[in-house]
Amino acid sequence: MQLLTVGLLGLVLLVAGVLHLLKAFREINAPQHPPGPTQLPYIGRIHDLPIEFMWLKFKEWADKYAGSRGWYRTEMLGASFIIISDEKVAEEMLVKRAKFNSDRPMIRSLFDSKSSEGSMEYLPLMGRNQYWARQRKLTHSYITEATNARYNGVMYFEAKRWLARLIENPDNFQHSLEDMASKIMCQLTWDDPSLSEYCTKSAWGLLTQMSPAGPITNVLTPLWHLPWHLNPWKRAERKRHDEQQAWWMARFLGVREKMGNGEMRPCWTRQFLEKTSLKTSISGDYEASSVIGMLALVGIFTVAGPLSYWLVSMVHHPEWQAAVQREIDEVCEGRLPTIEDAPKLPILRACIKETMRWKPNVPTGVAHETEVDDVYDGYFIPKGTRILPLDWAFLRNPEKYPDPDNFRPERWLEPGWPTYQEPLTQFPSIKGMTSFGWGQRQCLGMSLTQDELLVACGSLAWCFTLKRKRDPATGEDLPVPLNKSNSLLIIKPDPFQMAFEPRSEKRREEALRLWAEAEAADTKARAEFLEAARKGDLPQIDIKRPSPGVPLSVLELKKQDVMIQVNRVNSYSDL
Ligand code: HEM
Repeated sequence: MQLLTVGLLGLVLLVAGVLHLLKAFREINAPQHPPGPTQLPYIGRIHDLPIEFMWLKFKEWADKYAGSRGWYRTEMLGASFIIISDEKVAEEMLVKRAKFNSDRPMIRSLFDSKSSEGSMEYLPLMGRNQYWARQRKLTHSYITEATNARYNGVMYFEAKRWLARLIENPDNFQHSLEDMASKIMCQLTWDDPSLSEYCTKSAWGLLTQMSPAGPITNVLTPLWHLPWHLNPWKRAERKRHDEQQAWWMARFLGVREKMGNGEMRPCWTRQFLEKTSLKTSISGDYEASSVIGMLALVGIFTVAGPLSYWLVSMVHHPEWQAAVQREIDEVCEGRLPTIEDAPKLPILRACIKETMRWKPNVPTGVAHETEVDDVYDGYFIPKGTRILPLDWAFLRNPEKYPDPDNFRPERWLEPGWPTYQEPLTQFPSIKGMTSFGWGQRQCLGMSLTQDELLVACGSLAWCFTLKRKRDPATGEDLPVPLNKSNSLLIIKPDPFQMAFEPRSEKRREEALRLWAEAEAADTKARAEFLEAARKGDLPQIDIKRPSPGVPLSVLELKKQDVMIQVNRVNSYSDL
């Protein structure tokens, strides 16, 4: 009898469960929802969305469900997504409606990624709040000023170092490539290229932590809430975060100390302490060290992507490599190309732009989040929906980019292609590409990227012919894979081997000589500056309003999940 009761009860529960799931299934797939793949209750489509190369699946769904509408909807563990596959829709949703579609989704495996609790750390990930507004303003003005000052020659200096390193140790090219990008950012930020190794490591640490392909807690988000002692993900993030913040702060305080002795050459941190701190609403040392540190970090893995894919493009397309070399030889008459040469180098610019189109390094795009309920295209879009502008789909649109899967720089150079634009002294330009995002959140590093790629790719073409490497054992060329990469938010090719063949013995010697001269001049300039500072020959640096007291100790915050720091930071405005 008892057994029968239990059995009946079980059956009732089972039927109720099935009915509940059926109801939930009908609701989540009701016709009033925007079109998209069929959703399962609670999990949405998480089960068949691969973490690896996620953008390919999003594009496959776009081809199936978006149609001429140019967008579709999907869900993941209760979070609603709109995936945009047509540029026009991105323009309408993210530019015209930027006022309420420019927030960011929370990233589960970071503490307070949106800075809603005042952590003030990662500008690109912040919600559309006061910290984002003031940090965006500061970042924009620093990058613009540096661009106008041609980065004080830092890019030329680092490009020369890179050529010499490639001659001396070509097999280490993936490391030296990223290190070049990092040294440029470390010089601009702290006038110290020796910081590049750590800065790069710390950049990848953050990128991994924020990517869906990073810690499992970014996908299976409930795991993040396990208690501290059972939670390796939270403990690891606490360590990573604290180390990074402490390092940024140490750099910031180091610059201030040197400024106190008159021994600090110009850089963004000095600029902040000397000038900006007077007029900005940045709250104090903690926020300043973070916005400046983040700026250094974001310029590394971003630029390294197209630069790595440049190698792939050139190895696979020797005819275009030869065209770039011819153009540089004619225009620069034997010297290294400079940013001033850009108007006369359309083939170089076309190959750079085509590399970025062919192998976009942020293929899923960066998500925005809606701040209000809205109706778009006749469909209700609830507040909190994540909008993903799928760059992979934009750049593979066959109407705009015929033969989209192939590397065709002529699409930017020859009339008759939909993307051709005159004058060729100005176009093609990578500025404004869909890869840099949309509206109020559009990338702030477009000109820096454009200039750095021109200098670095141009210098490579001046010095080397890029080729496949011959395997000494078999005598066969080693493959340079086209489609192997990591799957982080910002991607780069998996390690591969290739050869950097100096274009002539004379070029090789010249590249080494140019680096030796540049290095000697830099060492001398630094020594003379220090000497003058010690003798008191330089004008006293005015640290206008240093923030007093002990800087915020990240160690104090060790075990807190959310760091409410804004009140703890010594504020400039308190002085
Ligand atoms: C190939 C190079 C780069 C690509 C493809 C790229 C792409 C992007 C994308 C897709 C976004 C988000 C846009 C959106 O949400 O709509 C972004 C934001 C941002 N980028 Fe870049 N970026 C690159 C280089 C750089 C560089 C060199 C810097 C600075 C040194 C930089 C600084 C920023 C900043 C500060 C933001 C945040 C803007 C905000 O949230 O308001 N980027 N970038």
